[in-house]
Amino acid sequence: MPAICEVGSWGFGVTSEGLKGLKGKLGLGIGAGNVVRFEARGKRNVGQVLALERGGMRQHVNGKGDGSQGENLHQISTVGNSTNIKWHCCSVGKLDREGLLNQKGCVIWITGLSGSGKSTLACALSRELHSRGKLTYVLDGDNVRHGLNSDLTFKPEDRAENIRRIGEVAKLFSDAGIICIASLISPYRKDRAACRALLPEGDFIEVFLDVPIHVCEQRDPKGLYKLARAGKIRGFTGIDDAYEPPVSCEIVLKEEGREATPPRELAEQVISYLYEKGYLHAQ
Ligand SMILES: Nc1ncnc2c1ncn2[C@@H]1O[C@H](COP(=O)(O)OS(=O)(=O)O)[C@@H](OP(=O)(O)O)[C@H]1O
Ligand SMILES: Nc1ncnc2c1ncn2[C@@H]1O[C@H](COP(=O)(O)OP(=O)(O)O)[C@@H](O)[C@H]1O
Repeated sequence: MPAICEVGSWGFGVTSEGLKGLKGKLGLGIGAGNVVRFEARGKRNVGQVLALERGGMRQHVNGKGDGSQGENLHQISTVGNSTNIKWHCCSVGKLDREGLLNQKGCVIWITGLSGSGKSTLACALSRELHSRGKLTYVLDGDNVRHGLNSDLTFKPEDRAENIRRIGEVAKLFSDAGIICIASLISPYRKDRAACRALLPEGDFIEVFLDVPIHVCEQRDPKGLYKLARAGKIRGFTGIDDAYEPPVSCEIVLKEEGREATPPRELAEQVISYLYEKGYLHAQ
């Protein structure tokens, strides 16, 4: 599938399959005998096709994971343990919602040790973006474990499930056009990678709060490190359970020297990134 087409009131697009005459930013086009519905993102007249639907198939051009075969929108299918299910399409799409909000939906995934400042940064970021008129929602690991994930423990397989569910919820928020801020330890690389793979390229912004464990332990606002050191909490991240730092991620906020960087300044670094990458405006 090609990635580029022109869009306009009557745009023009050519795909490897000869599809032509794509209409509108999000609309119907006719090409090679097929009716095509497409979502495109880009500058005024040249857009990148995000998804094409034709003949009941949705193909994500830019997304990961489900691009090659496409999702059959009309056929009954099986996904995981869900049998006989069928995707239902809605004429109001992500781009429409982003247009209303004048921003682009994405996921800011804050990872780090307990006490590294994830929740503080998430809230500071939400506050700063809110004051700029941007709609955010914070998914905090601790908070989500009070409800949706209250059935899960801190065993590795439960942490994986915790992260998977939050990744899926974050994907929905992002699709809603919201800047979703997920702050959870998410200690294992493969779980974070799986959440990244749920989203189109660029929309998963991993932020590593790189704070040494001795600093986190000194802070210990909930007294959990003390309990873990005393053997009263088993499998505590950084003590007797692994934390796998990102090998490469979008943003590293490193705690260096004696003076900690104020949360607001850390939030501004993330906002600069969002601004540069165009997430603070719609198309
Ligand atoms: N064993 C163990 N290890 C780590 N953390 C523990 C543990 N038991 C309870 N807590 C508290 O739970 C908070 C982390 O929850 P998360 O959902 O972010 O963790 S994870 O992503 O599933 O690993 C974490 O909150 P934060 O300090 O905000 O990170 C702790 O308060
Ligand atoms: N940038 C920062 N500089 C100094 N102290 C911080 C900073 N961010 C958070 N803290 C403090 O560190 C402690 C842990 O912060 P918190 O946001 O709860 O971390 P986490 O969510 O990663 O467990 C709190 O007492 C908080 O006030």
